[in-house]
Amino acid sequence: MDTSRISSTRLTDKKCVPCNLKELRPMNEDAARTLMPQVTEWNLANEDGVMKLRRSWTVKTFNKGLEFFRRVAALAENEGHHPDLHLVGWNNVTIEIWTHAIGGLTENDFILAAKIDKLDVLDLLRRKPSD
Ligand SMILES: C[C@H](O)[C@H](O)[C@H]1CNC2=NC(N)=NC(=O)C2=N1
Repeated sequence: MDTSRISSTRLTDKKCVPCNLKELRPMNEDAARTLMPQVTEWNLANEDGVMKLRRSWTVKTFNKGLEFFRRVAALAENEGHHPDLHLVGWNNVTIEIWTHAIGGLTENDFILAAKIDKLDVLDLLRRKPSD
């Protein structure tokens, strides 16, 4: 059987595509909402018409926040897709993801968010995300 055309729809099984592809278009809010169930810890934000994914964590120390970023950076480099990283008030890590090249959300952003969720960062957190 030729399985080459069968691709999983799970975000974590996908890989980000380069953002400079001509055919890349920002998804509308309906399309974004259909993917949100796969990244339930993330919020959909709309800043001046630009949709973004946003999630926050509370880390134990400032240094653990930096370590958090190092782990995310390794993933982002591997995907060729990069989040905005904020370390606010020493122990709040906030990550925003959108596709800068086109000023909106693409599947890349959801893939990156889903893969960030899979990182083992529990040792860095002051409390578990759901607390
Ligand atoms: C060619 C390459 O995909 C682009 O330069 C990438 C790099 N990482 C990126 N990351 C994000 N979030 N948005 C971009 O537009 C972007 N561009």
